Amino acid sequence: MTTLLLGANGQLGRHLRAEIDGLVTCARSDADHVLDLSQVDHIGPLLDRVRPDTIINAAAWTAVDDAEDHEAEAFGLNHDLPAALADWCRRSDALLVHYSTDYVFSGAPGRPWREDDPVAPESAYGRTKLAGEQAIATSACRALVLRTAWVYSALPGNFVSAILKRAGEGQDLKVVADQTGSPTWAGTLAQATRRLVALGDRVERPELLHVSGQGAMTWHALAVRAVQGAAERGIISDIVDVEPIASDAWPQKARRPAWSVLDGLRYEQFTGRPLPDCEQALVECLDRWSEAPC
Ligand SMILES: NC(=O)C1=CN([C@@H]2O[C@H](COP(=O)(O)OP(=O)(O)OC[C@H]3O[C@@H](n4cnc5c(N)ncnc54)[C@H](OP(=O)(O)O)[C@@H]3O)[C@@H](O)[C@H]2O)C=CC1
Ligand SMILES: Cc1cn([C@H]2C[C@H](O)[C@@H](COP(=O)(O)OP(=O)(O)O[C@H]3O[C@@H](C)C(=O)[C@@H](O)[C@H]3O)O2)c(=O)[nH]c1=O
Repeated sequence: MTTLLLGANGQLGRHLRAEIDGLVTCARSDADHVLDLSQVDHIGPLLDRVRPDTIINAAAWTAVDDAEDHEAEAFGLNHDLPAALADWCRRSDALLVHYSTDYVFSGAPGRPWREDDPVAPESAYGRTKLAGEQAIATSACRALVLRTAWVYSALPGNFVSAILKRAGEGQDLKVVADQTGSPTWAGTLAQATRRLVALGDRVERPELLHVSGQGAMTWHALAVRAVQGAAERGIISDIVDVEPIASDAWPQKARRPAWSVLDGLRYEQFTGRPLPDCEQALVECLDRWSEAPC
């Protein structure tokens, strides 16, 4: 059985490599297959050579603000790439595992979003990721589309590691307290992916599943807990102030959802196991902060 991982050097890609043995990797550099995935025409020939039974696509355009000015390039990675993968998987009876985002939702605080709740992305990033989900759904290939949210890890380039870097330099922080979501440790998502791939034979058509930390937090609450937990473990030397602010006080190009909490019940029914609570997962991430995923 051959499992091909695209985006092998990203945050999730690195956690997947630590979690799942024997992956064949594809990335822009340092991989078994080196490819710029914005060149969609090159993907079919690669897949025809590798002939994977399963493709895990962790490659994407993830720069939320930059996507506002580069929607066409973001669309290439977030729609054209999964569309091409889905087309190949349908013709080859292979399984596609793909990731989408809570940023497909918008709306007022309420209950956690279920997979079939109405979507209404507020950002270019959210629109391009939704287009990718829809391309997979219409291809009718065997696919698991995993909507996740607020993914963090000890690796650089995510909210928690950015907050702890600045806290470690002794900077006080201001963080928005009017956006609530489902923080997800990349280790949790990699583990859930391994479990789902093991159940891949059951997947006959595109299935949409929410896979995130369970429970809800604001970005501000996540920052406060991360700073406290990091100080307790000596990851940073001292606690810094984390001031709650409104979204308007943190100007950004893209609008983020005020409420994007994801309901993990369908994942639990599919696998027979609940997803971890988001507070517990943050504790596990901080406990293992110095362990590189791979
Ligand atoms: N991070 C988050 O909070 C969330 C992420 N998701 C989704 O999860 C998935 C994984 O995200 P995450 O690992 O955090 O994101 P990263 O930005 O860490 O990883 C994205 C990967 O895509 C690769 N990539 C981008 N452009 C190209 C290209 N032209 N050719 C080849 N590779 C390319 C990057 O390569 P390189 O390493 O060379 O830059 C990188 O490895 C994505 O689908 C994302 O939309 C969903 C919700 C939340
Ligand atoms: C770093 C920082 C951010 N913020 C705010 C800005 C924003 O509203 C919120 C999140 O910050 P970021 O811009 O780092 O995160 P953002 O890039 O919006 O993260 C998103 O990434 C994509 C890929 C996803 O799919 C989403 O699920 C989500 O994780 O926190 C502060 O208020 N203070 C800060 O110091």
